[in-house]
Amino acid sequence: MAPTRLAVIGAGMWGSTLGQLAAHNGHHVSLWSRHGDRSLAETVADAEILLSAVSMKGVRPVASQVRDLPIRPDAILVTATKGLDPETTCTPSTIWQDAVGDRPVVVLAGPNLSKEIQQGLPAATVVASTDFGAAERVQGIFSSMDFRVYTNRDPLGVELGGTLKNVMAIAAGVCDGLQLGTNAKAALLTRGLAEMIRIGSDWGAQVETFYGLSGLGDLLATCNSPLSRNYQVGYQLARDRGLPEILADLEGTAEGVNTTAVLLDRARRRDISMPISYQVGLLLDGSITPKAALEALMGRESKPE
Ligand SMILES: NC(=O)C1=CN([C@@H]2O[C@H](COP(=O)(O)OP(=O)(O)OC[C@H]3O[C@@H](n4cnc5c(N)ncnc54)[C@H](O)[C@@H]3O)[C@@H](O)[C@H]2O)C=CC1
Ligand SMILES: O=C(CO)COP(=O)(O)O
Repeated sequence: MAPTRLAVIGAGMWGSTLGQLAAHNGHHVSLWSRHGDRSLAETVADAEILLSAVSMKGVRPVASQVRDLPIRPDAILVTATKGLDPETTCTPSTIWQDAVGDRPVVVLAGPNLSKEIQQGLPAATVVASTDFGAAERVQGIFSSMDFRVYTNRDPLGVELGGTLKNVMAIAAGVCDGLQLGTNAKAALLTRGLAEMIRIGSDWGAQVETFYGLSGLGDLLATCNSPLSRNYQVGYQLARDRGLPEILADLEGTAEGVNTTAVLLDRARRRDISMPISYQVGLLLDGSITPKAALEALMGRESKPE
C-alpha cells in the first residue's frame, strides 16, 4: 500500500499508539496535541486521513476548529473516541460528520488496551463506516501481523459498543473489588450486554454488532483487565476510595464516568430500563455504597431472561 499522510489529533495514550501502528506500516504520521508547538491547521492541511483520539470533552471544541480549517476534499476522518456528548447525547462520529461535511467518517473501536498494543501483543479491532471503501482504506493502513483489522458497515453499533462497555467496566471493577466471584462477574457481563443491546438497538444500531469485537469483545477485555481505567475506577470505589481521589491518580481518561450520566439521561427520556447503569450512576455520584448497589440489583423483582 502506498504511504499515506495521517494527522493524529490528540496525543494521549490511544492517539500515540495508533500513530505508532500506522508509522510501523510505513505511513507518514503527524501527531497534534493542544500542548505541542505545531498548529492544528498545519497538521491537518495535507492529511489524507485525520484520526481523532481526543477524549470526549475535547471532541466538540476540536471538531469546531477543524470545521473552519482548509482540509483535503478527499480526506477521511477516523474517530477513535469512546464517549457521549453531554449536550446532545450523540456519539463522536455525529459531531465529526457535522464538521467534515460529506467526507467519509470511519469509527475505529475494539478490545484495544493501549498498553498491551504498545508491548507488541496481538490485538484485533473494527473500522466501520457507511462508506465501505473508506473503511477498507483505513483497514489497509493499520493492518499488520500484530493488529488485525476488520471492516463493518454499522458505525453507530461499533461506536456504541466501545462507549457503553465503559459503564459496565466500572461495574465489573466494583464486582472484583468486592470479591464477588466468577459467577457474579459472568452474570454482570451478560446482563450488562443485554442492557447495551436494549438501548443500542433503540438508538438505531444493529443487534449483531454488539456480539462482535467492538461490543462483546471490548466488554470482555475492559471488564477483566486492571489496565482499564474504567475498571480501576470501579475497583477502587469498592475499596472505599473517593472518586475525586481515584481520578486524580488515574493515568489518562476514564470516559465511563461522564458517559454514565449522559446514558442515564437518554435512557430516562427513551423509557429504557438500565438497572446496572443506574446503580453505577448512584455509585459515581456518591449516593449509594457498592454493597447497597449489589443488594439493589440482586433484590430486583423476578423476571424472565
Ligand atoms: N487508552 C486506550 O487503551 C484506549 C482509549 N480509547 C479512547 O480514546 C480516547 C482517548 O483515550 P486516551 O488516549 O487513553 O486518553 P488520554 O487521557 O491519554 O488522552 C486524551 C487526549 O485528549 C486530549 N484532549 C482532551 N481535551 C481536549 C481539548 N479540549 N482539546 C484538545 N485536546 C484535548 C488530551 O490533551 C489528550 O491528548 C478516549 O475516548 C478513550 O475511551 C479507545 C481505545 C483504547
Ligand atoms: O477502551 C479501552 C480498551 O478497548 C480502554 O479502556 P479504558 O478506557 O477503561 O482504559
